[in-house]
Amino acid sequence: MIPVTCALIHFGTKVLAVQRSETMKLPLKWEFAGGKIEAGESDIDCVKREVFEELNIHIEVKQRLTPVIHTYPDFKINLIPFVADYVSGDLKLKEHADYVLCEKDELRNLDWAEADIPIVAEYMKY
Ligand SMILES: Nc1nc2c([nH]c(=O)n2[C@H]2C[C@H](O)[C@@H](COP(=O)(O)OP(=O)(O)OP(=O)(O)O)O2)c(=O)[nH]1
Repeated sequence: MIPVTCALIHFGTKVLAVQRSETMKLPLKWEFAGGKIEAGESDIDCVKREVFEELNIHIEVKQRLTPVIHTYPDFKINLIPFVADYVSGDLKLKEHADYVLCEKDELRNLDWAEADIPIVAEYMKY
């Protein structure tokens, strides 16, 4: 099982979702920025590092939501979500096809990676 972190990043009242590119696994699906935990790395250090690598921004992690274990046809992940605040930096997409800043009730309209669906549901009640 692959441990993966992701961040629900607040920009004021909005939250950031990013779209995977055509060449990534799960092409064009929407997700929260993040990625695989490296050996010896904490989950919080991982999410901050991945967000900076993918988006060129710094975040402050506020809260951990409920992890989701999801089995895709060819791999299985433990997806660990964090709510975070944007702190600094100009947002630049380094790997993703697109991004959107959504109000909470707009999140349900995106075509999410399957593992994210329970996270979106929990966040709607947050
Ligand atoms: N970062 C992130 N990954 C997610 C989310 N939901 C979800 O199913 N995933 C999956 C997609 C990837 O297979 C894996 C995350 O690893 P990654 O971001 O390093 O994946 P990648 O495709 O860039 O790299 P790779 O598997 O090709 O090595 O978890 C999410 O919300 N955020």
